[in-house]
Amino acid sequence: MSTVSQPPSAPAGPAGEFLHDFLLAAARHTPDAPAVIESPRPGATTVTTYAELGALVDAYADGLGALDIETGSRVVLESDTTAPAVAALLACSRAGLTFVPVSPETPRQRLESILATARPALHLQAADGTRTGLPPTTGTARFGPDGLTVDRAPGPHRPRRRVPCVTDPAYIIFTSGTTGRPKGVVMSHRAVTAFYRGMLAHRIAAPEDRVASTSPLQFDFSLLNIGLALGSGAAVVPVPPQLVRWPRHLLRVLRETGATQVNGVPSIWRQPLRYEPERLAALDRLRSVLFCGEEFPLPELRRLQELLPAARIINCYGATESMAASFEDVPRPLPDDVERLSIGVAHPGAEMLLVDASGTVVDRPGVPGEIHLRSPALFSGYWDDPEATRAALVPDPLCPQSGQVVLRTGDLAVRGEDGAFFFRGRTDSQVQINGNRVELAEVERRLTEFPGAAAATALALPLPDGGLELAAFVVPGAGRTPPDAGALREFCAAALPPYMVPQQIQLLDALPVTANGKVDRAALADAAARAV
Ligand SMILES: Nc1ncnc2c1ncn2[C@@H]1O[C@H](COS(=O)(=O)NC(=O)C[C@H](N)c2ccccc2)[C@@H](O)[C@H]1O
Repeated sequence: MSTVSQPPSAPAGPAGEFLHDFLLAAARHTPDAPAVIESPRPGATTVTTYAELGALVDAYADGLGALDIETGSRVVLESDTTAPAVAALLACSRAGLTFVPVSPETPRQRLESILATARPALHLQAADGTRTGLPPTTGTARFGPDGLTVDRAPGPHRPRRRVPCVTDPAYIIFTSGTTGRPKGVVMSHRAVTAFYRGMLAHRIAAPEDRVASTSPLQFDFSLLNIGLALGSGAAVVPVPPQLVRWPRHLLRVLRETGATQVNGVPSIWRQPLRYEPERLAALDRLRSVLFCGEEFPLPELRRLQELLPAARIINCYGATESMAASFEDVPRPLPDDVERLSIGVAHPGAEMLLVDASGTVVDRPGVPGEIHLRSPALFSGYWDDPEATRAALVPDPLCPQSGQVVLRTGDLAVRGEDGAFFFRGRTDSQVQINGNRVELAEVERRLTEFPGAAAATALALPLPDGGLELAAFVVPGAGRTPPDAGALREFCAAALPPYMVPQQIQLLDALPVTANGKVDRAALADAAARAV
């Protein structure tokens, strides 16, 4: 939203602070409206109404209730985003259980690490799920069209609590923590529904919308999309990851389901923009695109605007530790001289502020600082990791006496003249090359300004002598002669100081992405190390 048209200050949305109450409120008013629309195969579009979703929630909640699992226990929910999976997470919420979403594609070792950390009472997968060999300490069950099927009941336990509270964890998202042990982001019912209220105040979706969700269930972007759709009385259109990766499949699903909004990380657009521009431009029901997770390379964003001239494009910024923080319309057309996109201001009910390296709050325009988020939607902490929690939830810099904590995001930004924030990368994306500070995004931006370059990633690679060397990977744009590495180096040298010119530049057909769809920098670093 542009800061000019600031939405109403009061967050909106249905009553109820428990996740299931909030998301099923629409069911009471529009039981026959579509809640989930799926199209797994050509011509096989299925609609699940709010009433049918509610009936599935009832059946699954009854099944969970019969297992008599203690309130607050964890349930690993291994599934793609489907109507039954949405019903399963809502049933966990109603049964007072904390769901832990993981993708069916999760490698066994990572699943075992999550199981060992979260120690769930139950592993729940779809009726056709293929996961086997779960540890005997974990109960196992499947959810299908008629309810739950229990393969192995959870072990006996002495119930110590029975009353669910809105401060209880609704879910735990395990992020792809860079260190070995995955970090579990714990989100309470109160935090999630407070975020949903702030988001819905922006009126991004209306009841007639069909919100396509292209992220895996384990990525909280999918939970944002489910909340946006169901909280607006609209329908969510889940696109399975195996279809997202193929442009023709992705565009077919969007066309056949009549998607009016497509939400995803920037990388989902790379191949459609390059190989299927006509099919993309033919999606005449598409009226909005929402992206998050990382910066959208500007040449690709411009191309998307050209192909979808009627679509509103929303830059959604934030971290899993608060689900998200802000929603800002991308200017149309994108001015030629723009270097960084605005992330606007925090959603209603929350506030972002900047703190400089000395810990002083920055409030002058143009002065960079680290974004700190004050919000009712903050996470409760990292699962079983009080030290990491203390580093992320810090005393409110403006009033430490109050006991209120704010989220230290690790992101840099500057405030514009109109009060909107402009993202300036992560604090750890500032690297030192031969003693000089380099903002990797600045190198990436220069590379994408080269005619024919669509996207670029720059990395600082460790050298045997302990120093760092700049490497870059460039993806060519549609229908252009692919840029030449030598010409790209000269192009960088013409505008950047020598220490910011990548020593090695590789042209790639595509950038590798993580399970959540972000550019996989670790994979690129490995590729670069092998190339040396
Ligand atoms: N719009 C952005 N521009 C630029 N850098 C960004 C942006 N959105 C995140 N990021 C980056 O990604 C980090 C958060 O990473 S994360 O914890 O894995 N979470 C996410 O990426 C998704 C996030 N939970 C979310 C979900 C749904 C909607 C919005 C945001 C942020 O701290 C930023 O560095």
